[in-house]
Amino acid sequence: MSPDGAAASLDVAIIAKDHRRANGPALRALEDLRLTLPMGQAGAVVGPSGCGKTTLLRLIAGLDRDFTGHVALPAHGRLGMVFQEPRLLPWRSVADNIRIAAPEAHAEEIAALLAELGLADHADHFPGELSLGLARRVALARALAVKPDLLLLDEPLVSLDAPLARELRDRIAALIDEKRITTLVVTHDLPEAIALADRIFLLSPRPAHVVATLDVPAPRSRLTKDAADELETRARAALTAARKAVQ
Ligand SMILES: Nc1ncnc2c1ncn2[C@@H]1O[C@H](COP(=O)(O)OP(=O)(O)OP(=O)(O)O)[C@@H](O)[C@H]1O
Repeated sequence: MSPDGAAASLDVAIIAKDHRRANGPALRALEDLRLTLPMGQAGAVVGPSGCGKTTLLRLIAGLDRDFTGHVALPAHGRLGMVFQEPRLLPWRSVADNIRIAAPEAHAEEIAALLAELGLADHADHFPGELSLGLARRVALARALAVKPDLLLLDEPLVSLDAPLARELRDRIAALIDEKRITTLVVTHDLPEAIALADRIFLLSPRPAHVVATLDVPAPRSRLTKDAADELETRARAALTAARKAVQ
């Protein structure tokens, strides 16, 4: 089924998603998975490895329409997506990669985005000259340049070393807060989810469904360490209970 049109929130109700395989029976990735994210909020999807997080993002993005259920995108449904691999055009400069993806964006807007993401000195560089961390930022700038109604981020900090991951996490949090873009980020890392999201969706092992939804007390940027620790403890308990339930 295809994603439906405009709504005041991201509404997802996946009845079932099976991956068909050449050899052997189909593999059920998602079952009865429901989540709602109000417009302008940031949500994080957290779940065990292989539970179906990327599958879920691909359904929401409309990249895979082979499922039963329904997805309603916020506002006009314009999407920005950042994959785990930055997927930049290697023969184009950083600035061109963004211009090609967002031909309607003004030069000043692109320059401002590059500056906000600490990329001002890299506009004329080519993807092969960038570290993974810089390439991720370019992919993020490219996704933001289209002025998305929904920003989807698949493990934006994975494979970055800790200081770089923290820096990019803080930049993403600042951009989400400033632009109030409805954002859904997939991560396996609870502290990352707590730092980025207003609402956290905890998934069961495969076939994934939402076992608990936690709201991060607002404003997220002023969350005390104690409050963050308490949320993390609750989330870990819910994830452990979900794992034990299928053992
Ligand atoms: N195209 C496909 N064909 C067959 N099986 C698939 C396909 N894509 C994913 N799967 C399987 O579906 C399950 C969910 O995969 P998915 O990548 O969505 O999980 P994930 O939670 O994002 O994993 P990770 O945490 O490792 O990134 C896995 O068992 C995976 O092997």
